[in-house]
Amino acid sequence: MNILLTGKNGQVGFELQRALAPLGNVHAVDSGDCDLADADALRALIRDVRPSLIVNPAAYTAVDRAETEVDKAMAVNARAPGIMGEEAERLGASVIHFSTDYVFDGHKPTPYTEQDPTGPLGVYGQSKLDGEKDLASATRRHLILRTSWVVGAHGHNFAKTMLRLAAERTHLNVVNDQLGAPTSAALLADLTAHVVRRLQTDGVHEFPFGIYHLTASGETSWHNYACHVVAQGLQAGLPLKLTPEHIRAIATDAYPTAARRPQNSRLDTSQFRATFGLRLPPWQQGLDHILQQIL
Ligand SMILES: NC(=O)C1=CN([C@@H]2O[C@H](COP(=O)(O)OP(=O)(O)OC[C@H]3O[C@@H](n4cnc5c(N)ncnc54)[C@H](OP(=O)(O)O)[C@@H]3O)[C@@H](O)[C@H]2O)C=CC1
Ligand SMILES: Cc1cn([C@H]2C[C@H](O)[C@@H](COP(=O)(O)OP(=O)(O)O[C@H]3O[C@@H](C)C(=O)[C@@H](O)[C@H]3O)O2)c(=O)[nH]c1=O
Ligand SMILES: [Mg+2]
Repeated sequence: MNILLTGKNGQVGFELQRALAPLGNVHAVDSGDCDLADADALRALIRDVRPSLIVNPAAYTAVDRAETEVDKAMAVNARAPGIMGEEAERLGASVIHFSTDYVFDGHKPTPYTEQDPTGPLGVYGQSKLDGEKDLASATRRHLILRTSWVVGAHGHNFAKTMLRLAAERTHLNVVNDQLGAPTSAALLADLTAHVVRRLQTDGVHEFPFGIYHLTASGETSWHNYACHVVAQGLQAGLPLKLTPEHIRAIATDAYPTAARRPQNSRLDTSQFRATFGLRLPPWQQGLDHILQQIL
């Protein structure tokens, strides 16, 4: 199987290089090889590689900056997935794409299912939602995996930000009224590989394409997540300037940001688990594995 993998140096893309390797001939690219905002370059790449599967973890992920870099966020997150869908349709190929909890407004009191109405609060969420829709309308052979709060050993994420700030400051304020599930990039990559294997055995006529919610199990707040990371850092002997007791739990209103975030980022993963027969480990398991690697 010829697989085209985008965003090979992103958190998820980096892990996918490893996880997809046994499943086919992986042609992995980064933004230097092809700027996804350049529609002609993207079409040319796909026509050149002629993949039977496109796996697209590349995205514009700077949530606050997207509020002012609207065109760029839209080109990468909304238009590129649509083009991938069109080209895949011509080739008879399939597309595995990643999306986000930020397509929801976060007002629902319980975890979001795939059937719930979307309502993004910012440009990033809107661009990701547009990408889902453009991909899905271009080809039936799409698998969209909506995940949340991605954390990996390779790349930028909230856990690394907390370790950096804890080495510099004696106090921190972190919001405790936004809930979600930190999800490890390695877990996402491994689950994607299982799904690709299923695609290979089912074939494109039988494979259950569509949108699925996919996160680690359990839930937490950004505040509790920060405390967990700092506690692990201290246990590993890092010279931090603060302990979890110095991380103050604050409300979202007390931490103004350019983009609004959903209060409820929890995703109901029962559809994925039932369809693919896979279990999703608790968020702490993936996070602690990463912390062991970086500490
Ligand atoms: N990070 C998170 O918390 C979450 C992420 N997601 C989604 O999961 C997926 C993977 O996210 P994650 O691995 O964290 O993302 P990262 O931000 O770690 O990586 C994104 C990758 O996309 C590439 N990219 C960005 N712009 C372009 C461009 N114009 N042309 C080509 N490549 C580009 C970047 O390449 P380069 O470095 O070369 O610029 C980078 O390697 C994305 O779809 C994201 O929306 C969903 C929920 C949470
Ligand atoms: C750095 C910092 C952040 N925060 C808050 C801001 C925000 O509400 C929350 C998380 O901040 P971040 O900016 O790191 O996270 P953010 O970039 O919003 O993370 C999101 O990224 C995109 C790509 C996704 O798809 C989402 O699932 C989600 O992971 O923590 C604090 O309260 N105190 C702090 O010191
Ligand atoms: Mg961020």
